[in-house]
Amino acid sequence: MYKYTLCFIQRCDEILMLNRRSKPEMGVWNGVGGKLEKDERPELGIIREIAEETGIRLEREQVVLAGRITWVTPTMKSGMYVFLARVGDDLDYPTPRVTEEGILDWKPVAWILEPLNKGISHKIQHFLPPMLEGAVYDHIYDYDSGDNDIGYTRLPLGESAGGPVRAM
Ligand SMILES: Nc1nc2c([nH]c(=O)n2[C@H]2C[C@H](O)[C@@H](COP(=O)(O)OP(=O)(O)OP(=O)(O)O)O2)c(=O)[nH]1
Repeated sequence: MYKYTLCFIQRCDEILMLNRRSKPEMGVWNGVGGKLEKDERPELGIIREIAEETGIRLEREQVVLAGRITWVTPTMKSGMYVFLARVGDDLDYPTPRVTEEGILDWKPVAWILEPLNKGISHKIQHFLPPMLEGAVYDHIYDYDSGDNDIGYTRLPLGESAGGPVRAM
């Protein structure tokens, strides 16, 4: 059900963003990531995707699970694991750079979260702030058959008790 991964690679107050040249999420800035291979563990899948899409080779301990995004429609449930990777400011990775996937560029966190910014992937401005504060949730977005937002719930990841926390 959770077939995708997404990672925000943070260097000081900037995040390495990808403007994808193909669907899904074409033409908007998003983290890097991709589809998990069969039986691949999410932490290994995201390290592979980061290497493929950016050339940056990260260690397991640099990549931290920051939550999960779940999309629920009347006919399907799907989602992605979201990771944060904090890298040192000594990481020499000049941008912008054009790759097969699109354009990579370091973007200030403040720019990403700027309320009027329309160039950012859907929902990032909603789920990224708690992640940056270290709050690890399953963020569950509900859609109706016409793809309209109809609800949001978040559950602490890894906690079985407590029930859903309504947060919007
Ligand atoms: N499928 C899907 N992916 C999404 C959505 N929102 C979002 O941020 N993503 C992310 C998850 C992945 O990082 C990326 C899509 O992954 P993909 O597997 O289709 O693209 P890819 O070409 O990088 O994959 P791959 O062939 O390299 O494995 O976009 C969405 O609504 N649907």
